[in-house]
Amino acid sequence: MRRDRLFLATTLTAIFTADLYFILLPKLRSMGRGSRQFCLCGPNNLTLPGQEGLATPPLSNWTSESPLVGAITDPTDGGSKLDRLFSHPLYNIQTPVLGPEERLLQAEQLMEYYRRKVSRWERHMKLYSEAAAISNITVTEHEVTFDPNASWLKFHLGINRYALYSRDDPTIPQLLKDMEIMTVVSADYTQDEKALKGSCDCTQVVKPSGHHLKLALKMRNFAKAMFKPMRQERDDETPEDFFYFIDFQRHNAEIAAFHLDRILDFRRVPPVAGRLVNITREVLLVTHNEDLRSVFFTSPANNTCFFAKCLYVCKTEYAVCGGPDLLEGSLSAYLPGLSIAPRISIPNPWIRSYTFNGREEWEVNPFYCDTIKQMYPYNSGNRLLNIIDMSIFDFLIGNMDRHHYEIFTKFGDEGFLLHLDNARGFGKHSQDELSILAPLSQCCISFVCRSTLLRLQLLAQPGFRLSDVMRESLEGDPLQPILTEPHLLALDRRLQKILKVIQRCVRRLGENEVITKDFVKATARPQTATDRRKSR
Ligand SMILES: Nc1ncnc2c1ncn2[C@@H]1O[C@H](COP(=O)(O)OP(=O)(O)OP(=O)(O)O)[C@@H](O)[C@H]1O
Ligand SMILES: [Mn+2]
Repeated sequence: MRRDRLFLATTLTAIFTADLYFILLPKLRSMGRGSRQFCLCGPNNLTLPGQEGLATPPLSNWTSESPLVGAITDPTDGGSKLDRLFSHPLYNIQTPVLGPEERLLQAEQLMEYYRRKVSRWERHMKLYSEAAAISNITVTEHEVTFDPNASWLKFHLGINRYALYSRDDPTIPQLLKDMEIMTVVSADYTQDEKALKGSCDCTQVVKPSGHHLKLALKMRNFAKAMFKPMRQERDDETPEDFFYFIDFQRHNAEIAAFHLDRILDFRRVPPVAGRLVNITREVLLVTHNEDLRSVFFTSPANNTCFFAKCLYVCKTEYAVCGGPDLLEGSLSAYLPGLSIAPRISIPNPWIRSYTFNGREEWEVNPFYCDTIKQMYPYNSGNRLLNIIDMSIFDFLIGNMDRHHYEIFTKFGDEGFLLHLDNARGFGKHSQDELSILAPLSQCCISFVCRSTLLRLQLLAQPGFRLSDVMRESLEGDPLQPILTEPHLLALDRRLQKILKVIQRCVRRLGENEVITKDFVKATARPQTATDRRKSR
């Protein structure tokens, strides 16, 4: 009997201590710090188009299907769910009119840069053709064109301090279409990869990297795209014994990540389109790089193949092969060059250990977020909110490889984070890696953007179901189907898990502690898809 009591007392003490350490203490700490700094999830003074109660919806009593975000939820109402989603008031929040300083580039500056590129290319081609003729090298020469209305130029001009593009910018669908068909005039290794091998113009590199097969393709009108070839079938799952850092890069993950980022309304992933690339005609025969030419070979089955000449996986058994020349790949539109739009690469505070046994501090310290919150640049502004948005995005795609993030230096600490390199997403549909959500779950005493939360809730409703709008969006890609059904359905399941984490935070600490308000007033009726089509 005595022993029973002793056991009960010990158990209760253990529970109380855990509660004190993990729940009460963090709460007291946050209260002790007094008034929380007011952070914005993006632009100040965002305006939500009018719909009664939308600007300040009640956050209590919310479930996966709560009518929090308006009553436009009829799932039987046929038609395009994606159109309906993009017509929803939450997707029509107006950003303030942009001043010149809020744009990444000015038109004259970009045109001048473009003109210089074209004349440098023409000089280079003249010298190269002479040299190639002497050495008996066959290169296909294509005429290049100077097109001041090219979609890639418009994309670059549209980049501003809030996002890479605006919601209904017709340039983006046009750029996607162009990337599918534009003539490739040259192919080369990317600059980060050249930097790793010690041969580059290092002013053009944010960070030496790249242990994977990827190439920079230049198009006839000087658009540039990063090509990542297909390495894996759609229904292959990453084997259980693979560490995330030796996992393949998946071209379809790059494509799907762009679509998801747009659906979440972050707009921090550059446009990505799928394309069947003829690796003989569009890579081997147009490259001017001897090194790249030397990694091509013909397989016993008579297919054209090439392999990565890199630090680790350099053997021919890791090659990719066309059938016999055609190979699927993702084309990610290049951002403006670093000489006109410098970026910096910053280690993710929730970086993982890239060793077999290593543990990072965030994995062992439940108060890690408290430390981060006091550190520059996470101690003010919207940086931490952006990190939390990024963790939500990465959890949905299952990406554990977010070691760094990049920002444009021009926008300083208030700039948005670029979500580049999503190729390690969508590896396992059957596993939800909750540790990716650590920034959200560990910082929940702090913030999640109200606009992010409302969009997530909207996408959990049947009328806008995330898997349905993703399926529809991805149908527009020439390599469709991009994701298998289990991967699409995993998005819905993961969304529920994110909402549960936020809900737990709200229950524990109250809405005001958890959710940052980032829009304030309502305006006129939201534009519908039909209105938008008319105004084009
Ligand atoms: N669309 C783009 N436009 C311009 N630069 C890009 C683009 N996508 C990627 N980059 C640059 O190329 C670098 C390498 O790209 P990415 O991370 O996709 O390749 P990686 O081989 O996975 O590299 P790592 O090994 O560092 O993860 C990025 O860090 C970024 O600076
Ligand atoms: Mn990578």
